Amino acid sequence: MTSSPRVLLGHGTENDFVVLPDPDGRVWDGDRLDAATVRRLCDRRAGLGGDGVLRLVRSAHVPDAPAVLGDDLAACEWFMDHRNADGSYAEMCGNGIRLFLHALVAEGLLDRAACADGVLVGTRGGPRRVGAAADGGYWVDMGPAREFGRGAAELGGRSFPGLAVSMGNPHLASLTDVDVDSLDLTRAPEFDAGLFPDGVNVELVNVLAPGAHVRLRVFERGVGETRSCGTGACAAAYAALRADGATEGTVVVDVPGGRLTVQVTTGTTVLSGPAVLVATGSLCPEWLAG
Ligand SMILES: N[C@@H](CCC[C@H](N)C(=O)O)C(=O)O
Repeated sequence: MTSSPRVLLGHGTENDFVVLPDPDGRVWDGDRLDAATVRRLCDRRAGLGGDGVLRLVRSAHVPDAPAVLGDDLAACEWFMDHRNADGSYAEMCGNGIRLFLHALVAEGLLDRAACADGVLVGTRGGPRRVGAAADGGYWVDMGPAREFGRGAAELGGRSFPGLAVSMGNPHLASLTDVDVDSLDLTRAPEFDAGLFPDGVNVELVNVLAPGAHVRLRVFERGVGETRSCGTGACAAAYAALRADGATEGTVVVDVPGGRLTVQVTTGTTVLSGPAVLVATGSLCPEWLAG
């Protein structure tokens, strides 16, 4: 391991990440990026601060890539090794994967012009196609939203019923008339562990225009309240369309950190939005050793 590993900071609609370039898996191999190190990196006072960590690594150097990618392993040169701020793994991250591609381009590991039609990136939820958009942002084909029941989140003594939706990772998307800005999300919502045995990301959603425009706040599994969630935006868009009696459509999703667009079709879901790099540098060996 180099003594001062390279690091970038960036965000997608203010869902922010510590990005660790490690193309050949030599910087953060073995258990160097263990849960405790992820927590230290994401600490907003004693570390760099972030909702999670993204390691830029080739799939060939990720021990669990063959199991999660199967026959698609060879087609996915790159793997988004994502961690939540608490050190846990998540299957998928919609804001993170746009930043992942942006960082690969910024690091000179991919040519942006060659990404217009998208490149296949490995994730623990399977392969996802991510591309550079003409407006300077990025799009990602997230795969179909998969509904798996109805549940409710309990928050501040109130019940928020909603749709259980998988975007690779689990979501409860609750459309509500309660102004989401009035909610206290400093504490985790309670949920039905039978429906969500691996935990859940909870989206509280106000519909601004039926089937076309929503705004949301989100409490993420493994993180807490975040300023945005790409997979959560997809789950919310799907729930909003279903409530409008539709299975297809384009929904603008306003999050505290900006705006995302979600296009839902019967076969898939395409998420579009920005990715921003804020800083590049290196980790101090003394801090890492501490
Ligand atoms: N912020 C992400 C989702 C990150 C993973 C999530 N916390 C989970 O544990 O499923 C996004 O943009 O999708």
